[in-house]
Amino acid sequence: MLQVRDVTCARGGVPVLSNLNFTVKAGQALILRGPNGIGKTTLLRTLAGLQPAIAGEINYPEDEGAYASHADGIKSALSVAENLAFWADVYGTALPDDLYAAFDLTDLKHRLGGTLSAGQKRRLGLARLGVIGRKVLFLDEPTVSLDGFSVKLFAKWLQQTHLASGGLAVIATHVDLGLDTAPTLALEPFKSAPDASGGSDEAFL
Ligand SMILES: Nc1ncnc2c1ncn2[C@@H]1O[C@H](COP(=O)(O)OP(=O)(O)OP(=O)(O)O)[C@@H](O)[C@H]1O
Repeated sequence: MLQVRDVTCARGGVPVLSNLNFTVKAGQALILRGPNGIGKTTLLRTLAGLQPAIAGEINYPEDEGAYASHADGIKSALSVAENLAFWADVYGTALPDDLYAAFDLTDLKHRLGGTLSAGQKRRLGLARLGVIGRKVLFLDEPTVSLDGFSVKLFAKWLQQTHLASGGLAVIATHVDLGLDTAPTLALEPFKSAPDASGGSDEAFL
C-alpha cells in the first residue's frame, strides 16, 4: 500500500503542490490529472524518492518503488533481448515467459535498441517494468509515442499482470488508459500559492 500524508513537493525550492493526502491499495491504480506544469512529474519523482518532499510523509514497502520517466532509458548498442537481460541482471530477476508478447517485442528481440522507432523504444522501456519486479510503480506519461494498439497492450499488462498480482501504480497521463475502476486525482486544487517565486533547480531527465 502507498500512503501519502500532507505532502508538499517543490521545484527550485518553491512549493508546487501542497497538502496532498491519498492512499493507493495493492491492486489499484491512481490516475493523476492536471494541466501542463501543475506538478505531476514533480510529485511522481517525490513519491519515488528521487527528491525530498518539503513536508509530509510518504510510505510504501522499502525497495518496492520504481519510477518511469519520459525517457526510455534504453542502451542503444544492445539488442532488445540484451537490454531486458541487462535489467534482469541489475535487479536479480528472471524474464517472465510472456514478456515479449505482452509488449509486442517478439519480432524485435535481436534489433539494436538504437534502431527502434520512438514507439518501439517506449514499448521496450515499459517492458523493463515487467522485468524489475517492483510492486509500486510511478509512471510519467507512459503512453507517449504509443499507437492505440500499444496503449491497449500496456493497459492490459498493467491491469492483468501488474495490478492483478498485487502491484499498484500512480500514473500521470493525458490519455484514457481504459483501466476499470481506477480513481482519478485532479491536482489543481492542490496547487501551491500562485505568488510563490524562486530559482531553478536541475532539469529532470
Ligand atoms: N528545473 C526547474 N527548476 C525550477 N522549476 C522548474 C524546473 N523544471 C520545471 N519547473 C517548474 O515546476 C513546475 C512543475 O513542473 P512539472 O514538470 O512537475 O509539471 P507537469 O505537471 O509534469 O507538466 P507536464 O504536463 O507539462 O509534463 C512547472 O511550473 C515548471 O515550470
